[in-house]
Amino acid sequence: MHETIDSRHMNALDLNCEFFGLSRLQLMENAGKGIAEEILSRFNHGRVVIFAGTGNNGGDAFVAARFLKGFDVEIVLAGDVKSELARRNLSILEKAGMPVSRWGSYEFEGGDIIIDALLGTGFRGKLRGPYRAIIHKINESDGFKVSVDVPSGLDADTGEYETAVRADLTVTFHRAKPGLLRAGELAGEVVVKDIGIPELFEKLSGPGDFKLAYRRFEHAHKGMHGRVLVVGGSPYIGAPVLSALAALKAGADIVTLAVPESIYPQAGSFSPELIVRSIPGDELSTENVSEIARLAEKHDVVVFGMGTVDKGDVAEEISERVERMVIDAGGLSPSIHCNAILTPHAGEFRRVFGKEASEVNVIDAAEKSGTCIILKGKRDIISDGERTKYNDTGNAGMTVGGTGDVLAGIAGALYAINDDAFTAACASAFIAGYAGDLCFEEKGYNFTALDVIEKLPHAVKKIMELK
Ligand SMILES: NC(=O)C1=CN([C@@H]2O[C@H](COP(=O)(O)OP(=O)(O)OC[C@H]3O[C@@H](n4cnc5c(N)ncnc54)[C@H](O)[C@@H]3O)[C@@H](O)[C@H]2O)[C@@H](O)CC1
Ligand SMILES: [K+]
Repeated sequence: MHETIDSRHMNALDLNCEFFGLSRLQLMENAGKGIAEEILSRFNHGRVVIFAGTGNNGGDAFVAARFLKGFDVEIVLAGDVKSELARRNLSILEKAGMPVSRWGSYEFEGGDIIIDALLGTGFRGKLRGPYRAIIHKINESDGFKVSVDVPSGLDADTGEYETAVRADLTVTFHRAKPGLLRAGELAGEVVVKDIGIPELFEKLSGPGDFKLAYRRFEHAHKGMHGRVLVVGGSPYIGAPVLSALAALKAGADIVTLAVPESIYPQAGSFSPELIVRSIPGDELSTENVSEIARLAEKHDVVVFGMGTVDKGDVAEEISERVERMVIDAGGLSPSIHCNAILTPHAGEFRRVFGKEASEVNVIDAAEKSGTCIILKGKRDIISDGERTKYNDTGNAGMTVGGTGDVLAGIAGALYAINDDAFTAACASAFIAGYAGDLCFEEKGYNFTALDVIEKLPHAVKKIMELK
């Protein structure tokens, strides 16, 4: 059975590749060469007709055309090519004198090999324009039909289709698409081509992971972008305040900060943007759990523990009463009963789980505790026991106090709008480090946790603008 990747995760991976320096143009080149290799291993001459759509699926076939030496190749376009990368490859073919025509003014007389590069993973909804007619023509002809990535008309994720190319061979890239496995005979023989994405890239968090987790609704009402309750403090005051501010700047609509009454006056005076609640007592205790659980009802997630010492028992009890938590610092505990993201650094990991902070131990601890763990370090390790990723953003300036509190707040904001803790955790680690990298660009190593918080909106904007 093929391992699969759906179109959202493929797009995320492709954005990450670009971020790590492996350009889409390189991936397209490898994809196109891969198609040609499969054809060359089966045929050595003949007439090839390429039917190309307007996106990158067509672009892959334009590359393939350059490698089909000894064949008569002609290209038929379904419409104006919109993808810049595909246009670039098409103009090379024009320059090289290959015949290019437009569907509508083209008389299809069949071919020995037909390359179906009309629609790939970008196909959505019902077929529009000339596609249905072209697909019927392809299916009526006798040539050997090669579909690029997926048979055009087939939904790459669900495998559903009304009208789709009946392929003899489908050449797909990096991994099979889930729809191919559900398409049965429609896809013909399925060959997965390596397009040169290093294995590590699949495990590294990048902008694609952030885009999977972050969302803004156009017609939003207050609260839709997340309601976060931050509970912490005493003896330390600044830590929970940093988490709360970070949650706001990471996009949460509503952030409530709850602290023991002993530090309430100071915590409350930090920022007019925060709603601050006072909890009875000098320090958080299990006696506060009912009140915290009651406050939590109006929030999507509780971020707990920053600025506290040895409050694992309080975290445990809260976790019996709420659905989602992010737990840091003094709140960390191995027995948490709700869905949670734990954010220890190496020392905290050793203290809480009694083991060295290594990748296998993080995976094991996540699995046994049923939580998602972000082990903070030069390379963050993120695992929910089943999936594991790394994050390399961030720099030596982030060793300054408070950046851990910032991460916890960001994780709260992103976990508030994502059901999947792992998706939220990978995105949080990435954007926290990326904001730190923007600080470094501007100020060198001597920046503070507040600087990182200030940079968060810019970091989010820059990443969301990446295409
Ligand atoms: N994501 C990646 O990492 C890679 C993608 N590659 C190729 O890129 C393809 C995806 O490219 P794109 O995202 O440009 O998408 P496609 O090329 O699959 O299709 C997008 C085009 O089709 C049009 N379209 C979408 N739905 C339609 C409908 N119902 N009726 C009519 N037209 C419709 C869109 O307006 C757009 O112009 C993949 O299938 C693969 O072939 C490869 O180059 C290798 C790397
Ligand atoms: K296709």
